[in-house]
Amino acid sequence: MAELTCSALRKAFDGQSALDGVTATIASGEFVALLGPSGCGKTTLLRLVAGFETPDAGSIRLGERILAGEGRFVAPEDRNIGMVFQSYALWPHMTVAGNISYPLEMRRMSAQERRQRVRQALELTGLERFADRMPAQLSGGQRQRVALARCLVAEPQAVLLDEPLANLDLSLRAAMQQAFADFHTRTKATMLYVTHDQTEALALADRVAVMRNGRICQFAAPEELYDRPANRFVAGFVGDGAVIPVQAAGPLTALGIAVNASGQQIMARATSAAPTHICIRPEDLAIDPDGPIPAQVVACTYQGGRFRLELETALGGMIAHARGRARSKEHIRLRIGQPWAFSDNG
Ligand SMILES: Nc1ncnc2c1ncn2[C@@H]1O[C@H](COP(=O)(O)OP(=O)(O)OP(=O)(O)O)[C@@H](O)[C@H]1O
Repeated sequence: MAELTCSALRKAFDGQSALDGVTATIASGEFVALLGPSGCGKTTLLRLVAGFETPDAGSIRLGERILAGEGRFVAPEDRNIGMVFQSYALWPHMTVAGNISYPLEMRRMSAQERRQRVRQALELTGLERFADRMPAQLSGGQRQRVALARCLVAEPQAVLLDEPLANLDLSLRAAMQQAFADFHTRTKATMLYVTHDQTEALALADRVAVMRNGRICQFAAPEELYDRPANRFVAGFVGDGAVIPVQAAGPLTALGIAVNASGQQIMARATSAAPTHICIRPEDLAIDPDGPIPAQVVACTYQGGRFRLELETALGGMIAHARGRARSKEHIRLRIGQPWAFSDNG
């Protein structure tokens, strides 16, 4: 496995920028998710790393090798990178074992070594029982595991996954997420995983790169994105974050900082002495009849074990969790815990 580095990558299509200077290093063995809204450049970045597109500027390295940029371009088949797509792209006329063995036959590997590698890949993906089945006799999740096994046998230095679970139903997605996590733990493959499903990104990845308009706007561990978003976009996009403008109302201390939001004084966690916004997560809100902030319920939905309340307040819209059901238009009161304050003048 090897470290993957993108430096100042740019790509435009018909004069429209799709990637606008992406710099990121993915450590050897790290599992990184690319997360962002439709059209933000996730697939373009993956295709540049795979070698299906050439960058307009910048470079890509895998370990010691330059794959693209600095006057070089390594063809996709010579990059030693595996790919798993949303559509499984299996050979329909070959058995599971045949599909997995095919890339090795192309490399003219001996039959004995091929058999051994195929057996290992079947074991890693829990497909031993299905070796002799045809793809049409498998479920979607099983087909995706065959695609993963086929990518694995070639022992790539890095694996790229483009929305691999998008075609699967909800319960299968959860099972496959676990299969990917197990696969990563066992192989320690360097993995770059594109998704627009944030639950999936936060659950699976060591770090998540949140993209917007062809740029990475925060690249951090899932818990850091959630607890300490760096800007308004990440605060609002990841989790149910309410983003509210504030002014500092005191000095930054070890306990945090007092901020003023539309006349309300709130104590916030911060590293900035001049925050411009706070991000209020549902966990930062308590429903309390003596709370200082009046709110009106806009919508209430059951989420298994709790209710999700969409609220309107003088500070703006917020999401809270409640034990009991609330009526639409009901008036309640809130107490805010310690939200995260950050500076974003963009
Ligand atoms: N081959 C192409 N020709 C022209 N424009 C393209 C091409 N590929 C991508 N684009 C444009 O580049 C931008 C980034 O697209 P990209 O597919 O990378 O986004 P994405 O984040 O993967 O979106 P999604 O989540 O919808 O798949 C979009 O505006 C898209 O229309």
